[in-house]
Amino acid sequence: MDSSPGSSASERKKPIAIITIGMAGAGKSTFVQRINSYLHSENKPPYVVNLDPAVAHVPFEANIDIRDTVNYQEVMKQYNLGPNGGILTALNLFTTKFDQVLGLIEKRTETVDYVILDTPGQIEIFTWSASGAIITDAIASSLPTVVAYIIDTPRTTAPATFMSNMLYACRVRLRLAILYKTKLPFILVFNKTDVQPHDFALTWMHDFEEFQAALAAHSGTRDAEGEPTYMNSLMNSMSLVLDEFYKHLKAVGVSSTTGQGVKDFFEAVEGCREEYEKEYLPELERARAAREKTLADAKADSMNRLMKDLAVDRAKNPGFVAQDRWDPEAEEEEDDDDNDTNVIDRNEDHWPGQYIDLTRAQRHGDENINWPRPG
Ligand SMILES: Nc1nc2c(ncn2[C@@H]2O[C@H](COP(=O)(O)OP(=O)(O)OP(=O)(O)O)[C@@H](O)[C@H]2O)c(=O)[nH]1
Repeated sequence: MDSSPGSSASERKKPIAIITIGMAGAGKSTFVQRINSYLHSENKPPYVVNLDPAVAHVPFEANIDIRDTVNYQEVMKQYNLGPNGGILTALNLFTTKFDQVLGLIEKRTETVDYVILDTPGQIEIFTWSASGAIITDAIASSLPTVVAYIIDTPRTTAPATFMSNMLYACRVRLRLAILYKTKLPFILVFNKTDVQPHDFALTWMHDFEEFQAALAAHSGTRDAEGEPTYMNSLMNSMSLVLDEFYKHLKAVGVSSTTGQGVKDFFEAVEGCREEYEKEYLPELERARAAREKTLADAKADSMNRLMKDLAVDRAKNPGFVAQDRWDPEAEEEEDDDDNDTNVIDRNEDHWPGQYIDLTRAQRHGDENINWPRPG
C-alpha cells in the first residue's frame, strides 16, 4: 500500500492484476501461495481470485472462489460432460457473472495493491477459450494487468523442451496481442530454481549462438551422414522467431518452495505497470473509442431508418395512429433476475476462515440451479 507521506487517495496507484498461467504441474498454485504469503509478510495482503473450478484444494486464501458460484461436478452431470468440458463450461458460466467479480474488486481498489488470479490447471482452457479472453479483457480494461507465465525450469533444460515451452508462451502472448491489438505485459517466471537454477535459460534467451551450440551438442540433431536433422533445422529457424519474442519480455527465476526470487518478481511486476500505462493503456483507449464510435454510428443509422419507416407507416395508416397510445395498465412486471446465484467475497461472508476445509458439497444454494443451456 502506498503510505508515503503526502500520498492521498486520489494519488494512490491502482492495484495491479497478476494473471497466472502455466502448464499443469509447473507450480502455479504453489507460486500463487508463495506470492500471497510474501505480500502478507510485506503487509500488503492481495486480493485473490481462484478461477479453477476443479481444484480439490486451494493452498491459499482466495477472496473470490469460482467454486462458490459454480459446482463443477454438478455442471458435468447436468451437461453430460467430461472433466475438460466441465471445467470450460463452469468457467463460461462464471464469466457471465464476471461483472460482479469486477464490482467486488472495485470495492477494494483503495485498500489492496495486488489482485492475483489463479487460472485452471489446464492452460488451454483459459488461454484459448472465449471466457479466458473475456476475463482477461475485463480485468485489463479496469486495472494495470500483467500475465505471469509459470515455467517448470527443471523440465526445460533440454533444448527441445525449452523451445517448445517458449513457443507456447509466445503463442499465448500472440493470442493476447491479436485479441487486444497490443501486447499485455508478460513475465516469464522460471519456477523451481531451488532444483534447477534458471541461468541456462537466460543465456539461451539472450545469446542465440549459445542456444545453437546447445542444440548441436544435443543428441539426435545430426543424422547418420553427419547432416543436421529436420528437427535441428526446424529448431534453428524457430529460435530466430523467438529472438524477437524475447526482446520484449521480462524473465525472472523463482523458487515457490523457498521464496527465493519473489522480490525480483515484484520488481518485474512494477516495471510492467509502466509498460501497461505507456503502451497498453493508450492502445486500449484508442480501441475503446473506435468501438464506441462504430456502435454510436450503427445506432444512429438504425434509429434514422426506424424513424423513416415509422413516418411512412403513420402516413399510410392514420386510423392506427389514433389508437396507438401507451397503456399503463398493460405494463408488464419486470423480470427479476436477481434470484440467481451471486458471486461472493469470502471476506464479507459470515464463515470467515473456514472455506479451505469445506467440502464442495456445501454451496450457497446452487444445487437446484438450472443453468441455461445453449440453444
Ligand atoms: N522443488 C520445487 N517444487 C515446486 C516448486 N513449485 C511447485 N513445486 C511442486 O510442483 C508440483 C506442482 O505444483 P502445483 O503448484 O500443484 O502446480 P500447478 O501448476 O498448480 O499444477 P496444477 O494443479 O496441475 O495446475 C508440486 O509437487 C509442488 O510441490 C518449487 O519452486 N520448487
